[in-house]
Amino acid sequence: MSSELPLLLDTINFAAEKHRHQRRKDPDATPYINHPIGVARILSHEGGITDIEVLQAALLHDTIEDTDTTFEELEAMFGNKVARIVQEVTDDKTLPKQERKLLQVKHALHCSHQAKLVKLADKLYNLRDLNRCTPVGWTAERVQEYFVWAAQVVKGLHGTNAALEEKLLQLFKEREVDI
Ligand SMILES: Nc1nc2c(ncn2[C@@H]2O[C@H](COP(=O)(O)OP(=O)(O)O)[C@@H](OP(=O)(O)OP(=O)(O)O)[C@H]2O)c(=O)[nH]1
Repeated sequence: MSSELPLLLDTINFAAEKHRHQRRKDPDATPYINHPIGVARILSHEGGITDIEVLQAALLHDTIEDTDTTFEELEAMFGNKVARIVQEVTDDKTLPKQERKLLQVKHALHCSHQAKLVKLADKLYNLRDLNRCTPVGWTAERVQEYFVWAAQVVKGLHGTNAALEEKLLQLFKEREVDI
């Protein structure tokens, strides 16, 4: 067995424990952990990514933002590189939503290649999820606004991974969203 497999299982286990009380916003209230696992799977199966640090960061990408996990905790458990990628894709939830969304568009241009990969897969997962079903309480307009905003973020990630970008472009085309 590759030495990377136990590490990947440790990472999944850590993320699952951290997100154990959280659910997605879909009508079925899907366990939240399905999202980070799905993002890592997109990177591996659709993006062709084998970089273990990127796959680990994908599994952990919402732990600092949405749970009590700290950067120092991730660094101690999984090392500085993984913790830094997670930090790069972490929104500051204390900021007003509009500002937070604008910062994502700005930061997309300047983050590391590894963080850009996680961002692309995160957006691809969330947009597919919106096509699958509408989160509870969301209007059709809010869904469309998310597509428009996501296109601005994805524009800043251009040149990161052709396969993932092509799939995102197709989703924007279907919604008639310019990018
Ligand atoms: N499509 C979809 N999204 C869901 C669902 N449940 C939770 N989410 C999360 O909701 C966020 C998008 O909702 P918004 O209202 O725009 O943002 P907010 O929750 O952060 O305020 C995304 O998180 P985020 O960390 O803010 O990601 P992103 O906006 O940075 O991509 C997404 O992962 C679901 O069932 N479907």
